[in-house]
Amino acid sequence: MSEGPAQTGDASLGRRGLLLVLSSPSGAGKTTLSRRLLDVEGSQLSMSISVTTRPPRPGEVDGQDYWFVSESTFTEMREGGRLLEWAQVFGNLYGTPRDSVEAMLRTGHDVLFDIDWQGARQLAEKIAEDVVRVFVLPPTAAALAERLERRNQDSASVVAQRMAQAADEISHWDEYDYVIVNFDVEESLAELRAILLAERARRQRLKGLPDFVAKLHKDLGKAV
Ligand SMILES: Nc1nc2c(ncn2[C@@H]2O[C@H](COP(=O)(O)OP(=O)(O)O)[C@@H](O)[C@H]2O)c(=O)[nH]1
Ligand SMILES: Nc1ncnc2c1ncn2[C@@H]1O[C@H](COP(=O)(O)OP(=O)(O)O)[C@@H](O)[C@H]1O
Repeated sequence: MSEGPAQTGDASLGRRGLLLVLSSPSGAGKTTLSRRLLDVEGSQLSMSISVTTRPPRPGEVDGQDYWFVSESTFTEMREGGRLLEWAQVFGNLYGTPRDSVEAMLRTGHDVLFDIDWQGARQLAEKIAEDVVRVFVLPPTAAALAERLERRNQDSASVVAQRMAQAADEISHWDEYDYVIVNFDVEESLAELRAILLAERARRQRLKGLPDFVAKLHKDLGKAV
């Protein structure tokens, strides 16, 4: 767990939780980076687990990677207002359950999202000031193809479909606050951590700051 002074300070200043959104073309590395970031951030950062109608890949666990649901369950959730955002990607439906995210934010936790540009846009429209959007780019087209193939969890036709969609996803890069070119996982992770650290220190997120400064003023007055 990261226990730097900024976080200790945050706690006493009553910081609001932020929504850290990672998007990228499929295969650029956002799942890898999300897992690493969650590992190093510990309880400060929680993952939003999406619901999806996509079938699980080998090794994927229900409730951990996604909540794997039927189309009728998804529609029921969407129509019942239980999704904060949703989108159709590669012919499957994906959505963010509202309750779990709101509960995490209420308790001051930051929440990490691995969602596409459509979802990022919806979140930014709804909760503008607490959303931080990061777009992950592959270093080259060849590297993207190689990563998709090496992951080896999708059929050749699914890999081809994802490559074909990459240009479309990438065309939304300028709707994001930050862009990371994922040459190297360790370097990209360091960049992500720096973004998170800086965003946590933003003045408008620190609810208790006016009281803190007022007290400081008062105490300074006494000291002279
Ligand atoms: N809008 C939205 N997109 C999602 C959600 N969950 C996953 N996605 C996106 O759906 C796309 C496909 O995800 P997935 O099938 O796991 O393949 P991946 O590209 O290897 O991550 C990725 O761009 C994800 O970021 C969600 O809840 N909402
Ligand atoms: N910087 C990197 N250099 C080399 N391989 C990487 C890098 N980042 C991720 N990968 C590999 O690329 C593949 C796709 O990564 P993944 O995180 O599943 O992408 P996404 O979630 O964006 O679809 C995985 O096999 C992963 O280990």
